[in-house]
Amino acid sequence: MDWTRGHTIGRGSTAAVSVAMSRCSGEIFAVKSTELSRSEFLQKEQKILSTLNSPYIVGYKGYDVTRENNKDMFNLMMEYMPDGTLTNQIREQGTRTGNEQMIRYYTKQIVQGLDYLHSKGILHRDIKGHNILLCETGAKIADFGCARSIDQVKWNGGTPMFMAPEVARGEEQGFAADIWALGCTIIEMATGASPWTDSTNPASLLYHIAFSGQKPEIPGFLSSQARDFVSKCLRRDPKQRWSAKQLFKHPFFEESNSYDKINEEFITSSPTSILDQGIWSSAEESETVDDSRQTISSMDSPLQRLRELEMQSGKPDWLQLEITV
Ligand SMILES: Nc1ncnc2c1ncn2[C@@H]1O[C@H](COP(=O)(O)OP(=O)(O)OP(=O)(O)O)[C@@H](O)[C@H]1O
Repeated sequence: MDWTRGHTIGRGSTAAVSVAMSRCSGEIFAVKSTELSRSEFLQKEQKILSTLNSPYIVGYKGYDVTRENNKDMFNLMMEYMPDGTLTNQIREQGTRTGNEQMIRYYTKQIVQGLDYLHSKGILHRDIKGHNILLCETGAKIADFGCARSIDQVKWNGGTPMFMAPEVARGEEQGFAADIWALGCTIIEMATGASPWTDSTNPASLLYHIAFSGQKPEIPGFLSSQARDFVSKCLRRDPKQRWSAKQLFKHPFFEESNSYDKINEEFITSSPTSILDQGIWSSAEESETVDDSRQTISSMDSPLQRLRELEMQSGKPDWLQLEITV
């Protein structure tokens, strides 16, 4: 596809994401790019995303390699999601007791996305508000940088704050770990805060998740059905946790959920047209990618690996830190 790069709309630890436009059709899409020589993670993401097709997963549009500013760039093209991340949406809207309708609406879509992924044997391994993107039809799961096929998971990965107890202990990482992370994400939606609020550093947080026997606190202001739903996600024993398929039938979703009502009330930040924003003027800007994500490919547990990371680079940004192999 012949396309033009627009301005940067997001930066992760491994790649920069820009808006882009097809020169032939004028179609707008998002492109996640990094230098070809450092594109191992992005290529893994591309391979997984290319096998997926669901209204609840960010759409795959192809990949290519371009030469920009004397560098070969690997580009993953995706559906453009104009309304940003769920985390940003929560921050913009603020939290309030009345937001359960929004929680139900987005949660239902994330559950459908997870059910689809799991039915294809794929673990996302990094479900959190930051990796749920929004558009006019609601929420879609994005960022497959940590995702793996169930038969290829050699070791555990993810973000400590959203990590299931069995993952923190370095045991199996199955579909149930995504469900735990979903429970944490619902708490994030309800409170606007992290699911674990009293931990001060990642190693003690992981230790706490792994061995304390505790769970994140489920907000008391949620309805009993919502609290029951979250409790089914946050069972410490992964075998007792409900699957995405079971959760989809939970009474929490029984109440009808009008998209128009939700959209009017909660999605207010969408630009009228991204072409109005003058984005194409910056198309020639060079994008420097924050490539500070550090990965350790040893067979250590997440806790051991975290200690290695801390020793190598001082304290990482542990709220967002991903541990990947
Ligand atoms: N398809 C998209 N449409 C619109 N914005 C996007 C899209 N994909 C990513 N973004 C933006 O770019 C940001 C970074 O993307 P992404 O999380 O996929 O990168 P990453 O390098 O894997 O980041 P992380 O370090 O969080 O894993 C997102 O938080 C979001 O703001």
